[in-house]
Amino acid sequence: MEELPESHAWLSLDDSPSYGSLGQDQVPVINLNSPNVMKLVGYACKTWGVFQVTNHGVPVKLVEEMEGACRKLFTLPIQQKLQAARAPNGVSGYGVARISSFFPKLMWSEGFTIVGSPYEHARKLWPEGYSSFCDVIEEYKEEMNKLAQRLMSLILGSLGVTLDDVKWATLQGPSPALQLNSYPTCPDPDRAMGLAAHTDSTLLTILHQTNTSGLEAHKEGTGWVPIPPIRHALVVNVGDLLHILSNGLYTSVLHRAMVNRTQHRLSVAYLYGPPSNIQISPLPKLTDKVHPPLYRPVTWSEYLGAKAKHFNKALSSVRLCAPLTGFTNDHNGVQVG
Ligand SMILES: O=C(O)CCC(=O)C(=O)O
Ligand SMILES: [Fe+2]
Repeated sequence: MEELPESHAWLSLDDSPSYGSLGQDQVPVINLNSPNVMKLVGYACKTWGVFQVTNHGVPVKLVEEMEGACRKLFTLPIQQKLQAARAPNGVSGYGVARISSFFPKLMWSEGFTIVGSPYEHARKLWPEGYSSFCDVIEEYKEEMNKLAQRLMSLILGSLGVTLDDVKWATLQGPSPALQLNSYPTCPDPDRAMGLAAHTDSTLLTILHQTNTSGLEAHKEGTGWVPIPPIRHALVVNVGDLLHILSNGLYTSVLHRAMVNRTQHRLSVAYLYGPPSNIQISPLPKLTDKVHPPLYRPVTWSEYLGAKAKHFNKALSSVRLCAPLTGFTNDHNGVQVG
């Protein structure tokens, strides 16, 4: 394709993307073997809502296999990928970004969502050879779950809370989701959008990106800041449920993915949330008379329903009251798209 179709043109030619940071304000990179790792994680969650982790313990080979599986899927012919299309009211399968319905323009990307077993959809993509794909997915989810639990215990620790205070944090969650994203090369990347600005409806998201830039985080007072790929590092996003759990102390980060002219970019997001019967509400240890709970209790699926209806205003839809002190960022003022 030589020209960007109007259906995918988000910006006019003279709108230039705004980068707040000229290199000084960088998303933190945290070595998980650092002696003061808990403090570093807490600071990153509070000021950015996103950070990269190194020495995370997930085998490099497995991440490479996951990337290979993802590439194998997205380079299939479109007719074959459509065999595994997401059902109209379904969650799993191949299709456009699920947030597409909130925007007048189409995004320059395709996705594959896996909730529970990937078997049904993988079988449609590769009637004979689905098992190697399924095996990598299962192994990757297991490793991600271990890392997510480790990160949760660091994050809770940084809030002065122990795993004993939050019993569900060590339970096996419901089947967490994997979101595979593909951003093909684009003839006019300055006017296109790979994945529009959003926050994740998770506790945490752990993201692997291929060696191509595109991911950006929004920071209050700074603007959009690129998150450059770092070899063997993973990106960790604070999601909306962690924002609620921390009574607004930790920010769910607004992020987006941009595209480019020459390199096909891929990403794999592990979406981690609480067990399905658990109601998430501000941790009692973090609330008092001066800091009343800012949000009402919600389960993960209830919150996903609010997100599907209100998108970037979902947090305000479960908000109880305005903070008496301080500032809580729930992105109501940020223009998306
Ligand atoms: O592709 C990326 O870097 C971002 C993906 C993302 O934000 C998501 O899947 O929720
Ligand atoms: Fe995301």
